[in-house]
Order: sequence, then structure tokens, then C-alpha cells
Amino acid sequence: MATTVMALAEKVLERVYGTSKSAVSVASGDGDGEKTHRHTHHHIHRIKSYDDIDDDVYYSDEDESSLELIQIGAERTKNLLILMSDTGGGHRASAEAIRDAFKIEFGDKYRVIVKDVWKEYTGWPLNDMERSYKFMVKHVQLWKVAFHSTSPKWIHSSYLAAIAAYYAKEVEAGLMEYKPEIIISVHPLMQHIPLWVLKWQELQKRVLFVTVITDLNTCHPTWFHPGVNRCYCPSQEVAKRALFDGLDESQVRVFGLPVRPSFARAVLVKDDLRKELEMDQDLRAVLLMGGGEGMGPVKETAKALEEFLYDKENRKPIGQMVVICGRNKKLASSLEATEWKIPVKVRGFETQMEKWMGACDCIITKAGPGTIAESLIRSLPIILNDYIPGQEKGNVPYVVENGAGVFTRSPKETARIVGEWFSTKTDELEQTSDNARKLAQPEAVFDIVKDIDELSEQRGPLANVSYNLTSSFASLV
Ligand SMILES: CCCCCCCC/C=C\CCCCCCCC(=O)OC[C@H](CO[C@@H]1O[C@H](CO)[C@H](O)[C@H](O)[C@H]1O)OC(=O)CCCCCCC/C=C\CCCCCCCC
Ligand SMILES: O=c1ccn([C@@H]2O[C@H](COP(=O)(O)OP(=O)(O)O)[C@@H](O)[C@H]2O)c(=O)[nH]1
Repeated sequence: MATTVMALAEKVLERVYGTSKSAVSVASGDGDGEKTHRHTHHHIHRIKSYDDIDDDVYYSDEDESSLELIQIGAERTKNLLILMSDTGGGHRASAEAIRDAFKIEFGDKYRVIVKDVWKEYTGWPLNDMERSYKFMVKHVQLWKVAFHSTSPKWIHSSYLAAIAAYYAKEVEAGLMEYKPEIIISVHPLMQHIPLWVLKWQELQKRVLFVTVITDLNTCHPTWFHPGVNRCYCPSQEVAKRALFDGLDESQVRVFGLPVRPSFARAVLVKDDLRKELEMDQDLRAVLLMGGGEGMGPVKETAKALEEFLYDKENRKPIGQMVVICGRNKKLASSLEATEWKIPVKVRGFETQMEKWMGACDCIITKAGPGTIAESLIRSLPIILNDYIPGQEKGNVPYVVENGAGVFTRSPKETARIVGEWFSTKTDELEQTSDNARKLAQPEAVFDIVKDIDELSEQRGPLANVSYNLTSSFASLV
């Protein structure tokens, strides 16, 4: 069934593009006024941005139909496009981790661009995924049904083929804008359509396409596409699923979930961090958060913590709390307006998560894979207080069975555990922290970028071929 759908999808694309490839026009118009306008705009932007950022290459664009690239110098910067979407905060965090690791390891060898091609190049509903996703995860039953009902290959392939029929040209325009020699997808819905576009444009052999999975366990099968050059799995559990779903062993690598190098490489001293972040120097600290969107029972948990971290008899706090609300502004302003009996820091979206984690002694969070992987690197014992059905469900046993934390949905129970960790059960806190450290994979992002570089080097001169735009993307405009 799935093979039939794939074949159908290709037929759909063939229909979309028509019989002649020159019909795949970015700037020449296709009869659809609005779309043509959008394409033309992108094209102009593309030429501008390339001139702006590239010192080594020059483009001649007097005639848009014969875009040429003239290469100067032997070592040329390679274009690498990372496809992500802000559905949650984890995909962007992983994309940025990969971008930063490329910079650290390879300097200017790669020009890395992080893009949400759906948002920038397509229309509804794809360009509004963030909002739709937020709505769906708020109504968990809806998300549960959507997640599980789209798991069979033939179902999600059909949906994606239908979307491809409508938006493949736009996606292609998005890819063309950056002329990537390497594409990295860090999102479950960014394999199929870009790969179909590459295949149809006969670029599949020239452009390296890899997937970096950002779910630790029960991920959606859309992550697994047999057409990728590599599929980086963060855990053995995910690798097993990839093999089960038809990927070959040669395609699969297990290095861990990519976490920003600022977590892995920075030497952070708790006392210094607390001074910098204006926290109490002596009290143990708990970090409370709910992913990039500030989801889950954050407010209730903060209130319960206030009770359990306050010694009523001696009228003094036994701990302090940091609440990071992410993009949830309503939550932040509500917590900021509260008076607390213990020292509390309320923050919005923080860009230096490694510092806040480094300054604390344990963390309470929903089971987001990014936050979990980062907490492990900082050796933070984890209390998971929620999970999104489907992709995050498996993160709970991943943490609990490895002794790196506990799971409870009850704010009171959560606060009780923290209260004990900070008073009578400090040994348990230490032991859980040790277990977390053992599970951490701080070097994962570097292993991933080195492997991609190796793959790209193995292709050798092929990179030049793919950059010969007259024979690839440019021949299509
Ligand atoms: C026959 C029954 C029909 C049932 C109705 C289904 C209608 C289809 C509607 C929605 C599609 C749902 C897609 C499910 C696949 C999702 C795969 C997946 O794992 O997605 C996860 C990501 C979010 O990333 C995760 O975030 C977590 C934290 O929040 C965590 O960080 C984790 O690590 C991340 O992986 O979800 C998405 O990006 C999904 C966005 C869906 C928004 C839906 C908007 C509507 C857009 C398009 C409609 C058509 C979609 C077709 C999709 C095709 C098949 C899957
Ligand atoms: O204020 C914030 C809140 C969250 N994050 C990051 O957002 C990501 C959240 O990813 P996760 O997979 O945990 O959950 P999601 O937000 O995708 O649901 C992690 O890297 C966090 O460090 C951040 O940088 N600043």
C-alpha cells in the first residue's frame, strides 16, 4: 500500500510540474498570478542575499533563465540547509546545535542556514503549523488521534502526497533559494516532500539529505524515510524503530540527541552562575519549566513548591525556585505578579538555558526530549510532570528506568519529592544526579556533524557538480 502511495505521489508531482522541466519556473510565471508574484519576490531576494553573504562566489543574473556560478579559489564554502519548524522549542534548539557545532568544527567550510520552509514558502495549513500544533496539544485527545491515526505509512504518505501536489513548487523555491549541497531535516514532517522534489529534479544523487531525529523513543514513523543518506537516531530504541520501518543498517547511526555546544563544552561553576543570575548563594535550587511553550502544570507546581520549600517552624526557606515560562507570556506575568515566601526567579524565554540549569540542583519539566537531554548533560535529577501523547510518551521510561528521575503528574507529590531531596534525602538527589550524568551524550552533536562532513567528503568532486547550478537547480528556472 505504501509503495503504491509513493508511486502515486511521484505521479502527482509529475502532473504538478507538467511535461517539461522548464515549466518549473521560479520567476517565469505559471499562470497563477499570486504564486508567480511570490516566486518572483523570492528570486530577487535570493540573488540579493547570495551577493550579500558570499565572498567566494559570484553570480551572474542578468538573465534569470541562465543563472551562473563562477567559483573563485579551490576551497569553496558548502551550503547546508537545516529544515525545522517551531512546533515546540526542541526542533529549533537541535537545528541551532547542529549549526553551532559545524561552525566550531569546520569554521567557514559550511554556510549553515536554518529555515522553516513550510512557514516561509507555503500557504495554509502548512504555514500555520505552530498554531495548529499548539491547539492540538492543548486538546490532547485530538493530538492523540492525529498522531496515532497518521502512523500507518499509507495514511501519512497519502496526506503528504496531497500536500505535495499543492505545494511542491513552493517547497522547491524554498530549497532553491539556498542552493544547498546538504539538507538536514530535524522535523518529522520534512522528509517526504523535499525528497520527492529532489528526486523529481534528479538532484537526489547530488544533494546529501540526512535526518536528525529529535525524539528519544516513541517517535512518529514520518521520521523514517528510506530515501535519506543517513538517519541519526538519538537512542537504540529509535534505531530499532528505524530498522523496523525499512531503513538499512548502513543508513542508521546512533550518537545521541544534538544539544547546543554551549551545554557540552562550557565549563560552568555553580557559585559563579548563581552570582551572575542573582540567585541565593546557599539555598538549593529547583528549576521549573514546560518546554519552549511553557506547557504543563507549571503554575500549580510553583504554588505547591512554595509550601514544601518553606520551613514553617523556623519561618525560613529551605530552597529556592527558578521558573522559566518560555514563550508563555500569560504564565510569566501571572507568576511575576505573585508574592512568594521563598526566593523565586520568574523568567520568559531564556537564550542561555545552560546557565540556569547549571545554577540549579534539580529540574521539573514536561517530557520534552531537548530539555531532558540538556538536563542530563548538566547532571540534573529530573521530575517529569507531564508528556505529550505519542512522541513524548516514551521519554518517561527513558528517564525513569535509567534512574535519572521520576514521573508524577501531581504538583503536590512533585513538591514533596523536591522538599525531601533538599532536606532528608540528599543522598537520593546525589545518586539520581550521577545516573543522569551517565546517560548524558554531550558529544552527540559533534559526532553527527563530523559524520555528515565525512559523508560529504566521500562524495568528493560531486559537491562541485551539485554546485554547478546550470546543471541542477538553476537549469530549472
Ligand atoms: C484517518 C484519520 C484522520 C485523522 C485526522 C488527521 C488529520 C491530520 C492532521 C494533522 C496531522 C498530524 C500530524 C501527525 C504527525 C506528526 C509527527 C510528529 O511527531 O509530530 C511532532 C511534531 C512536533 O514536534 C514534537 O514536539 C514536541 C514538543 O512539543 C517534542 O519536542 C518532540 O520532540 C517533537 O518531535 O508535530 C508537528 O510538527 C505536527 C504539526 C501538525 C500540525 C497540524 C497542522 C495541520 C497541517 C497540515 C495538515 C495536514 C498534515 C498532514 C500530515 C501528514 C501526516 C503526518
Ligand atoms: O525559555 C526557554 C525554554 C526552552 N528552551 C529550549 O527549548 C527546548 C525545548 O525542547 P523540548 O524538546 O524539551 O520541548 P518542546 O518545547 O519541543 O516541547 C529546549 O532545548 C530548551 O532548552 C529555551 O531555549 N528557552
